[in-house]
Parts: sequence; C-alpha cells; structure tokens
Amino acid sequence: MSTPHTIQPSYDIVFAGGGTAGLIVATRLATAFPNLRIAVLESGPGTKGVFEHTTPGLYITHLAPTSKTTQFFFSKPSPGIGNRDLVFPSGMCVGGGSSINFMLYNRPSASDYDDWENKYGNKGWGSKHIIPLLQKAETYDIDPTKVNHGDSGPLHVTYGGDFFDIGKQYIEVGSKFEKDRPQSDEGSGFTADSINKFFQMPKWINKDGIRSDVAHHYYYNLGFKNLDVFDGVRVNRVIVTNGIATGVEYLFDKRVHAGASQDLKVVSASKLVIVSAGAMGSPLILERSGIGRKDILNKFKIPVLQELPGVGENYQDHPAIFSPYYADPDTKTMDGIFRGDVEFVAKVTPQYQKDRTGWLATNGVDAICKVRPHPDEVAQLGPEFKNYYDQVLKDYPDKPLFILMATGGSPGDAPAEPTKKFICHNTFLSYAASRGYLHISSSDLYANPDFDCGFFTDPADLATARWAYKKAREIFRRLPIYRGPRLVAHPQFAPGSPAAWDPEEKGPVALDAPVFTYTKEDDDAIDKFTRDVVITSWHSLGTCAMKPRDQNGVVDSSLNVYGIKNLKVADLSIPPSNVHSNTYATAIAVGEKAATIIAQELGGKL
Ligand SMILES: Cc1cc2nc3c(=O)[nH]c(=O)nc-3n(C[C@H](O)[C@H](O)[C@H](O)COP(=O)(O)OP(=O)(O)OC[C@H]3O[C@@H](n4cnc5c(N)ncnc54)[C@H](O)[C@@H]3O)c2cc1C
Repeated sequence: MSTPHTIQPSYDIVFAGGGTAGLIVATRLATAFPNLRIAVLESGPGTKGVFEHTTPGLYITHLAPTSKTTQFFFSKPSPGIGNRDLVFPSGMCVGGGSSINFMLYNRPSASDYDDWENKYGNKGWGSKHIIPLLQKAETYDIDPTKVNHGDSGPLHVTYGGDFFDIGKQYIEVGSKFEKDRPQSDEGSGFTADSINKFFQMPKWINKDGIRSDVAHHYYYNLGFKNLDVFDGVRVNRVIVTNGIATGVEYLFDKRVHAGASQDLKVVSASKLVIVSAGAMGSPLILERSGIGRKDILNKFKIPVLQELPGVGENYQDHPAIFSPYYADPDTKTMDGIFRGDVEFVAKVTPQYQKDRTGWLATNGVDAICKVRPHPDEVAQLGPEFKNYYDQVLKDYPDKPLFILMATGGSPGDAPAEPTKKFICHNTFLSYAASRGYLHISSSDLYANPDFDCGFFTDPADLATARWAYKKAREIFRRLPIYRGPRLVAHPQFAPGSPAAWDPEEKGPVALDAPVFTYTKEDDDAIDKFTRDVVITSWHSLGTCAMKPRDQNGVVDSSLNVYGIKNLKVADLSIPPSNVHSNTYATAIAVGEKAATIIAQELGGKL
C-alpha cells in the first residue's frame, strides 16, 4: 500500500477542504502569521499548471462523467425535477469550484449581504463590510477605476479572449425589444443600476487568457513554508474532545490515490479546525462528527456531541433552464468543444498559443440581463407570484428575479446533432423560494448523501421560470443568427395552440412581430418542460447557515460552530440566505471575511 503524503501529526490549524474559500483563508493566514503551521486536507487532486484547469475554454471537460476533478452528487427523484435522478457536480480539486467553474463574473446585490447582517443578526457581514473585501480580492482589468471594483487584487477580470456574435446580438436586440431594459457597461455594481440592463458578461479570466482561480492566484504562485496543502486526502470527521475540536480523522482518497490504504488516520490541530468542504461537503463532515440533527445521528449510531438541527437543511441553489436554438452555420460557437471534438480543439489551439484569444480563451457566455419585473409586469406572473413578490422583491430595487444569459453553443445539444451550430439561453432563478436538504446516508465516506434539492416545491418558482421562458424565447427569435428552435428541447405545445412554434420559422422574425400568447394548457406545457429539464447552476449554498441558534443556525457570525470550541466553518455552506448571482464572488467574500475574523482572533491583522 502506498502512502501518498507524509502528514505531520500536529499543526496549529487544519482545514478540511482546500477549495475556493478554504484556500483563501489558509493562504491569507499563512502570509500574515509566518509562525503559524497550517495544513489543508483536500480530497481532490492538485491543479498546478494543469492545462484543463488553466485554459478557460476547456471548462466543460470537468463535467464529463469520468472527471476526477469533480464530485457528482445526485438529488433523489421528486416531482419538482420531473422524477429524475438529478446530478449536482461540485468542484473536487485544489482550488475547488474556482478551478473548474465556468468563470462567469457576476456579483450579488448589496441587499443580499445586508440581509445577512440585518435579517439574521450577523454583525460585520453587511455590504459595507463585504464589498471592500471583494475589491481587495480582484483586479477589474476591464476598468479598474470603476466604483466598487478592485485595482490590485490577486484575481483578474476581463471579457475573455473573444466576443461571439450571440453576445453582441443579444445585447443589441434584447435592449431594443425589451421595454426599459437598456444596454449598460456595468451589471455587477451591487446597486439597482445593475438590474434590467443588457451587458457584456465579464469573466474571471486574466489578460493573458488564463483562468483566474484561487489555486493559482493565492497559493501556487506564492511559495509557502508554513502551509502544506495535501491533495487526495478526504476528511471523515472532526475529532472533538470535551467540547473542543482537536483535529480531524482522514484517509487517502482512493479516487486520487488508487491503491492507497483506506485506514483512517488522525492529524491534530492545536488552535483551530476549519471545515471548508463546500455546501455539499461540510454538513456531511459535521454529521459524521456527531454535530447535527439527533434523529439522523442516531440512525447511523453516531454519538450526539452537539444537537444542531440546522445542519444539512436550508439547501439552496439557482435552478437553471437551458433552451437551445439553431444558429446560422457561420456562427462562432463553442459547440466543437462542447462535443469533445478533438480535431476542433486541435484546430483552435494554435490561435490560443499565439495570442491567447479565440475559443480557448473564453467560455462562450457573452451577454446577460438581470431581469426584475417592472411594476406593470408583476401581474403577468400570476397570482402564485404576488406574495413572493411582496416578500422577496418589492422593497429591494437592487434584487433581480432571474438571470437571462446567452451562450454561443449548447453543451447539452451539441453532441446530439454534430453538424449543427447552436445558441442557447440559460436562465436561472435568483432567489428560488423552494428549499432542499442534504444529509449523510451511510457510514461509507464515498456514498452519495441523502439529498433532495427541493427544486420547484414552491409554485412561485414555476411562475418565475414560466415568465422567463416566454421572455427569452421572444428575444432569441429576433436575433439575426437565429435559425429556429431545437424543438425536442422546448415545451411541447399542442399543435395549433397560440404558443406553438410555426414549423416554417427557420430564421429571425421582425423586432415588432407579434409575440406568442398562451393558454392555460400552454402554461402547463412550460411547467412540465421546466420540471423535466431543470438542472443545477452549480451554486449550492446554505447547509450550515450562519444564523441564531434558535433559528436553526449552525455557526455564529464569527463562523464558530455552536457549542464546540475551536471549530469553524468557512465556505458557501454558511450563507443564511441566497445571493442573486453566480456564487464564486460570494465564496471569495466568505474566504476573505473568515480570514479577517480569524486573524483578529489570533491577535493580528491581515
Ligand atoms: C461546474 C461549476 C460551474 C460554476 N460556474 C460558476 C461561474 O461561472 N461563476 C461563478 O461565480 N460561480 C460558478 N460556480 C460556483 C462557484 O465556483 C462555487 O460556488 C464556489 O467555488 C464554492 O466555493 P466553496 O469554497 O464553498 O466550495 P468549493 O470551492 O467547492 O471547495 C470545497 C472543497 O472541499 C473539498 N472537500 C469536500 N469534501 C471533503 C472532505 N470530506 N475532505 C476533504 N476535502 C473535501 C472539495 O473537494 C472541494 O475542493 C460554479 C461551480 C461549479 C461546480
């Protein structure tokens, strides 16, 4: 049996998980406190210089079923997801999600973080505290002087190395077709000015066409003497002695180190254990440690060290719906890469090697609008939506209802019709009302959890998805490159219904062409389609929520697990409520904030 790493018996701080937030905390602390000895145990492989991680255009390769850099979780079948076993991929490598994600740069509303502070009592987590931390983390190469952006942080933001037709046309046509939704050069400014605007999508891609991930920009680029990051090391549980976390139990992950012993070993932490295994990993580690819902721990005969019924509850994501259309054959799209066409990749590689532009220097998602219904549109969403609107959106003008993005290419459809080009609208719900849960299902460390994503258990969410589909479809059929819908991947309207596609529609309609109208049956067809095709946005969060203990909170506002000393959680399991946007920015915010809190507790500062 091989022993992949020699891990010292004891460190000052031990991290369970070396993903986005965890690596930020570890590296910030290692820099500020050179005498602190830190170990990060990461279950996935290392990523240093690996072409598939650093090259933006290859992001889709991490979602291949054979991928070793992604962990695939499955939600159990339920009516809300068309009774399917739905897959939820999650980063599993040094750098976590930051090293495999789609690199879309999208930041939340100020009110999202203010909710954490004001509604859940987390002093220091409001937007006025968090925005400066996000500025510190980024260099906004697009225009570093822009308000609320950063000019010297480790992570870089550009528009990527290309701008496909789909992006240009979506911004142009969308802003003309939609009433009071103009073009803008800012969509992530945190304020209401970023809402209901069509804008070019920034990306976490450096000027030299390299992915801006945490692994290469916080860790691999700085030679640390006091920080050991061990790949392929999976944490089973936190060891708690007399109410104090004293270390963790781990084994070598067999998916990374095939043939390694599966015996459990222990590493001690003299000051702190930080669980940073992400929204899908952290609640499972806490439960295996005896921290969580009593009935679940009892079921697996795990001694209850701390009863915290919120562990694994409050699961949230942004349910996403992708709808493909055919594009003019001359359109530049990512389909060749999405299909895994080796010849196509070989053909486009020289351009990337030459000047870091083209297909490999982008992700193909080039335009976006964060849609919020105007007051005169609210009634269009129907009666199920009214309460939701009053509670979630009405008083927060900086909150959108959903995100409408446009992609050159369709990952799900390109393999099915290899001779075609696609454009695709991807919609995700910003604040889905539905909630899910995730708990241990077995004592097997590698087992899929008992996971229910909860999508579309609340009718307000279906109303949102329905309205979003109707809007997106009208914009797309007006784009000059549009060549008709890929019908099998759209709602199945009854022939002759007012919403049915004209089979002869193989090209764009006029800007002022009549819009579709919908019967109750048409709306039902959209709802069925929504349930049948919804997927994750890969934005899981909320499963160890930072809330008061009597509201099912798991950690306090200093990220301490209630009732246990020297144990914190720092990752996207801690948000008590959702943010409207893609979640990399918020994972960075959690990492930077956690580092600040811990540095203060250690008697220093960053
Ligand atoms: C496919 C995909 C595409 C995405 N696209 C975008 C995008 O375009 N833009 C955007 O803003 N956001 C995107 N995101 C979301 C964003 O990347 C994540 O929300 C963010 O990275 C989560 O950070 P985290 O620190 O909470 O967890 P992670 O970064 O997932 O880190 C958790 C780490 O813990 C490790 N771990 C888990 N269990 C254990 C264990 N038992 N022992 C040891 N280690 C463990 C995991 O392997 C992982 O590396 C995407 C995510 C994915 C998965």
